[in-house]
Amino acid sequence: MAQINFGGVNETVVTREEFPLEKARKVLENETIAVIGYGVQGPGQSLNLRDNGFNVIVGQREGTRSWERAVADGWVPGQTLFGIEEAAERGTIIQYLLSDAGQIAVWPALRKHLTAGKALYFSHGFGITYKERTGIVPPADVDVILIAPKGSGTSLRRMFLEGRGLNSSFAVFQDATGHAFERVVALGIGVGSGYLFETDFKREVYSDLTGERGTLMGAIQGIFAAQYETLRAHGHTPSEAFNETVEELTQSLMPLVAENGMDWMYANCSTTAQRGALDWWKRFRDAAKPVFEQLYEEVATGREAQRSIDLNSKPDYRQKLEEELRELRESEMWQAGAVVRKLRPENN
Ligand SMILES: NC(=O)c1ccc[n+]([C@@H]2O[C@H](COP(=O)([O-])OP(=O)(O)OC[C@H]3O[C@@H](n4cnc5c(N)ncnc54)[C@H](O)[C@@H]3O)[C@@H](O)[C@H]2O)c1
Ligand SMILES: CC(C)(O)[C@@H](O)C(=O)O
Ligand SMILES: [Mg+2]
Ligand SMILES: [Mg+2]
Repeated sequence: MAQINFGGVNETVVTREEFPLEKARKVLENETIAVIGYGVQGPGQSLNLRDNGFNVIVGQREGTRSWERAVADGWVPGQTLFGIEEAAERGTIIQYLLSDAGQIAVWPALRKHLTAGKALYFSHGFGITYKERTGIVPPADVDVILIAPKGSGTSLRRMFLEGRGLNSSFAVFQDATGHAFERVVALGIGVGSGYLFETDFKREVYSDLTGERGTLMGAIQGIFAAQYETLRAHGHTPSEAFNETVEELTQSLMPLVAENGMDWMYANCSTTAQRGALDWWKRFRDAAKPVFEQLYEEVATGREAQRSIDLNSKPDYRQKLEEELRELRESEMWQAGAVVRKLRPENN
């Protein structure tokens, strides 16, 4: 394992160079990997593992849309596609990729199939960290491991097909067999990760819940809406407000940040823009900081997890989520966005 210095702090990272795909295949040559759940991560991870030459089966509820999708992706009922319990019985490594709320509901059925020496794999520290709320307590004689891709399962698959890799974090919660480390790293490489950053279950879930509620998804929409509404209230047109809030960011400026950092993006804008951005960013930071402190507190106390468990366990949770997504999609800002996207030159 490499020790890599991140801005002055040394961290452990496993690289493809020290753990190539061939080695991963060797480590897992006698294993059957059962991917349970075919939502977002399930397809990404199972298809990458299959294309990388591992022995993979999928477990999913029959008669669901996800089952049909699995069939369309080439999983064969009775050969590589089974009901959840049958797949769990056949698997030696069980990748538990149901939704976090779904994992709680299915746990009593799944647990029966966790016999000695198997590995239970998560892509989130949620079930284990909040065990008082989830009831997920694995038996002592199985390995409990985590690979959490740092992005959507859709990106994991797309980047794999483009010959790139999406980095993941990895953790071992329980090493019953003495092989948990090599198993988890082999799986991380197998699902298409480029580099594997060491973490533990608690740190993974606290940072992940904060990030997705914060700058990755929640805060970004909040700050977009605040700026868009301000521009509209002062008479700017929808296209102008959308272009100055979202389109320029995703199309022009974020790719520059991704490539070489914030200062480099700034340096490629006018000195007028740089002056303003350097003057204003700390005010935005100071305004947002108390909200981030509140958010972290909600995550650390488990209240945020409980909210997600309660709401996502309701029978009509899908329908409610769809309604909220529709509201977002039908807002003026995102309606303007749909038109602006069509007018990208490459779309004509
Ligand atoms: N979505 C992502 O890209 C992403 C990224 C990193 C980590 N994760 C983690 O990976 C895991 C899987 O997430 P996901 O977003 O792929 O899940 P998801 O919400 O797409 O659900 C996956 C599957 O769970 C099934 N399911 C839900 N409730 C069920 C129940 N009661 N009984 C049986 N099946 C049920 C659904 O049919 C679906 O096929 C979670 O722990 C999540 O936090 C997800
Ligand atoms: C893709 C994300 C936001 O990183 C993941 O954490 C999730 O929960 O879907
Ligand atoms: Mg998450
Ligand atoms: Mg995440």
